[in-house]
Amino acid sequence: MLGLSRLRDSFAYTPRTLQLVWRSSKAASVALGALTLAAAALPLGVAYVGKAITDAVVARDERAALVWVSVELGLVAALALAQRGLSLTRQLLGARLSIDIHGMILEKALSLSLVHFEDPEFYDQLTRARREASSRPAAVVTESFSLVQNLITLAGYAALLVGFSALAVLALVLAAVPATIAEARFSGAAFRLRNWRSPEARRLNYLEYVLANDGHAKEVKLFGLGPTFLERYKALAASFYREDSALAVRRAGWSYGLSLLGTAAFYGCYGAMAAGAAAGRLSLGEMVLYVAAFRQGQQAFQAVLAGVGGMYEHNLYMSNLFQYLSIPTGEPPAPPAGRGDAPAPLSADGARDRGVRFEGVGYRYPGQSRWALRGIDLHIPSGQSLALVGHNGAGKTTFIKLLARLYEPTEGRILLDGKDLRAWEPDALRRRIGVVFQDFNQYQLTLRENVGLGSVEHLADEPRVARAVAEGGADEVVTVVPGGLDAQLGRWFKGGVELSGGQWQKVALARAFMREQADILVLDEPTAALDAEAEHAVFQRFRSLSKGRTTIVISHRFPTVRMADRIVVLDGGRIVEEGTHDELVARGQRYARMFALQAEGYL
Ligand SMILES: Nc1ncnc2c1ncn2[C@@H]1O[C@H](COP(=O)(O)OP(=O)(O)OP(=O)(O)O)[C@@H](O)[C@H]1O
Repeated sequence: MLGLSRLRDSFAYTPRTLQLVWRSSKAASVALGALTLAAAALPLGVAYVGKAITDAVVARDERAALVWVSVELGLVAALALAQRGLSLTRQLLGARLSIDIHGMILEKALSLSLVHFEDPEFYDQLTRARREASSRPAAVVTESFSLVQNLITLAGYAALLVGFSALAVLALVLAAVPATIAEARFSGAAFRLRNWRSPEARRLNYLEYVLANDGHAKEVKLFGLGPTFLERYKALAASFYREDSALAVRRAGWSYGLSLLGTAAFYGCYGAMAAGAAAGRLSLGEMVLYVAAFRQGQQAFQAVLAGVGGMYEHNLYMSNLFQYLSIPTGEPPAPPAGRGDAPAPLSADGARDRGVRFEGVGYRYPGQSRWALRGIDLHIPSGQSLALVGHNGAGKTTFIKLLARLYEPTEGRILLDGKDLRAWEPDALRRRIGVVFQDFNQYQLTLRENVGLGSVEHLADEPRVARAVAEGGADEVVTVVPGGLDAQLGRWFKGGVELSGGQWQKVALARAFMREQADILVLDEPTAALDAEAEHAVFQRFRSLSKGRTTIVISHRFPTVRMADRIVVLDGGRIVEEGTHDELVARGQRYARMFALQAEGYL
């Protein structure tokens, strides 16, 4: 049974959706309302005029017949205009809404933290929201307005039909109910099917991406992965097809079977009307009117019930969008007092506590039982250069991500200039820290933009871009690339120039140097593609340019590491040693062993 709760669910998100629509375009919303009313009322007029024409013909009143025919012509023309207008308004409103909602989805994505992006469930939610929600709001609008339109038309036909028999109205209503219930059930099933398999749908997208994307093409070809991935893609797509087609076939079968009920009801009433007219109980015009009223009333009623079913389906999809939009952003709470760039408070010893301080910091990735970092107590005084070393997976990148506030510590706290990172105003904090990660971005933009994006507000500041290029060691790239700073980089767009790995790294370093006001610079192995000599040169320049700034460098190369004022060795998420290169070598423990191995050429 299409119970009341199902009916209520069908409209649960309608008010919010209509609000979205209203905000998108008030003029189009009003036009839609007005045209809907016109499109609802005009068919009733046409049906009534049909009766008047028949009666005029039967009465052999030639003039009246011609007048009524021209009235009908006017009404039909007006109806066509209203319907065209409706479809145009829907189309324009749909396009507008799609842009606005995509914008909202992306804005929301920007406000979420890195943890969300690393969470597969979030991805499913994002995929679901993006997949259909941008077209659904337009459908909700269309559907709700058509519902109103059909209800008005239906009420009009029912009022006409009561003149013949109240039983006919009842037959009209009852015959359409089973088909509608079936329809609503099938749309619910289709929705659940899609939601349930959204992780699989993401896998399908992923396989498609790997097979048809420039970044993967090399390995896919060399390892001969194409047929394997294609096979998996086809198998997954085939299983989707099987599920979808089974549902579609069942849906079609039930719809046809149940629609026969409506046909039977119509012919039953048609028979009664024809008999009535033959026996002289109805005029010919009345018979024409009632038959039209029943047939079109039946269509309007089916449309109303299908509309309710449709609304149910759209609302299920809209719930995806609203759920996604209501994910808590994970942005920091407002600073408790003062602004984030306020001077540092006095520390216990009375000096201003300049620099970075980790106090009992631990971090566990969501859903993981193992701590990626634990018990980190460390003070990095302002202006110090620090190197982080440790085996793969020791927790070095996690340390940097915590410092950059990409994650919140699971326990403990991190202070910058004596103030908890959570109390810093995000923009002020961002201005203080410049980071180049090992997997930095290669923007498919111009070389100038690739550098300038390091400080977006200075994108057009030529001298600053030139300084950053020189400091990052990217001047060589500017000279060799045709078009220099204006060259389009990457292969995605026409005329793009692809850089070598090392050249991209120089561009990424230059980008970091755009942050002239940042006093904490972090390099997380961004030089892995450079040869040892080039890396050494980069770090020497980096050090001399970073005088007075706090620098944190992650590297597996000891000539680079030993340049730092202080070295911290991480192992299994804990600090196991710290000191200068000479101190650590003299201690003869883990660092010394790693150093000796590399010196012998084993590491
Ligand atoms: N997004 C993540 N989700 C879950 N676990 C993660 C995530 N990123 C890293 N880890 C885990 O946290 C631990 C520390 O990783 P981290 O990337 O900090 O190591 P690292 O020292 O930088 O390693 P490498 O030298 O290989 O870059 C590892 O065990 C890793 O498996």
